[in-house]
Amino acid sequence: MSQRDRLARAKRVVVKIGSALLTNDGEGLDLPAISAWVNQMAVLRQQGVELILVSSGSVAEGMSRLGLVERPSTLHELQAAAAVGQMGLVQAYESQFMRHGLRAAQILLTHDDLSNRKRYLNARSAVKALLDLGVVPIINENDTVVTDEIKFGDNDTLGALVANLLEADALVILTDQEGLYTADPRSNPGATLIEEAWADDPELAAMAGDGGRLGRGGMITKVRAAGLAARSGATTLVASGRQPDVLIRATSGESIGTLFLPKDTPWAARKRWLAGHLQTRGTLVLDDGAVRVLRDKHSSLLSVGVCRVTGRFRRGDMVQCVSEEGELIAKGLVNYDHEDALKILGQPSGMIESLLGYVADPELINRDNLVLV
Ligand SMILES: Nc1ncnc2c1ncn2[C@@H]1O[C@H](COP(=O)(O)OP(=O)(O)O)[C@@H](O)[C@H]1O
Ligand SMILES: N[C@@H](CCC(=O)OP(=O)(O)O)C(=O)O
Repeated sequence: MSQRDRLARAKRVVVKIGSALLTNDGEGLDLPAISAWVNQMAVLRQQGVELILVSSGSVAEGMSRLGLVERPSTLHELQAAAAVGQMGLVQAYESQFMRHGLRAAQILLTHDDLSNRKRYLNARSAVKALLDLGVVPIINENDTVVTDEIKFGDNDTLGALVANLLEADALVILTDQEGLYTADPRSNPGATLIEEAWADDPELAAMAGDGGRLGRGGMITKVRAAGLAARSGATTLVASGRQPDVLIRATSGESIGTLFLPKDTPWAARKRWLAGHLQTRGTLVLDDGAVRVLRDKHSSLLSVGVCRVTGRFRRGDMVQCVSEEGELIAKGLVNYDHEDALKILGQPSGMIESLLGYVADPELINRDNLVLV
């Protein structure tokens, strides 16, 4: 099997589009280009591929709208430009997706949203809900509230973390070069394109340089993003967004751009990640029926199957699940904190709303967040 088939088989794909491409070299958004990428994404949606778009361009579009020639140097000016530009960015995407009868949603994230476990679960559930509704989430960094310490800084990293968040099969990074070259082709005309590499190959970083006038990260952040995405089993493609039908061709298995290969599948990587959460904050005691469905059917854990709760934990913490005899069955990220878990234990999911006044999730632990031991 060709490694390119990984993209052809991908069911959930994060597409990242960088500033260098989107903004027509500083002359505002390249609307015909946006229209062409959205056409391709609409074809992929029709083929049943779930798509998440990570798009840069707010600062560059804000600069154009405000008549700024130089990228602002102070944080608050950058934030102002991003706030102005984000309007144009999402309007452009929304109107293009609407031509295909597709809905889009705007999500602005900070580093904190993905490193805090409660917010991580919230972000994950919200994006998954959008995907279930057939909506295309359009994600950018929440530039208005970030400080230097909590900045992703470049959207390549954000794209990789979103691929981690959702265990995407693939991350496709579209940029203004054909892929990763042996050296920056802007200053090394003899550089050659790397077609395929292991995402964790330490030699790649030495080839990759920084970015152009509008983008921030350059190729080095794309190489790092590929390494990060591989941790949750995603394959990364870096390719030129100027190639006609690049998304369709790449997901048909055509050899285009640079492919960065992971060593794990998304499923195996997630289970390993979960298993690595050594510290558990509490214990759920399961009845025999719940033990059986977890083991035999790999089902989610519902509150109805839990007979006791011990420990103090918050939503998103790792807890252990044991049988009534005290045998360790599984570990997982719990959807309710211990006070609420106590109120709903032994109760069917349909009762959660009347008992708590809200429903965070219908399960106590979702099967994706559960690892059998
Ligand atoms: N080894 C390399 N191969 C390809 N491009 C490179 C390399 N090193 C540095 N670059 C530069 O990275 C730039 C793309 O990064 P960037 O400007 O941040 O774009 P984007 O906004 O799409 O993220 C290219 O224009 C290219 O000049
Ligand atoms: N979030 C900001 C900056 C992100 C950015 O420029 O990233 P990139 O184009 O990937 O190097 C924006 O949308 O302009």
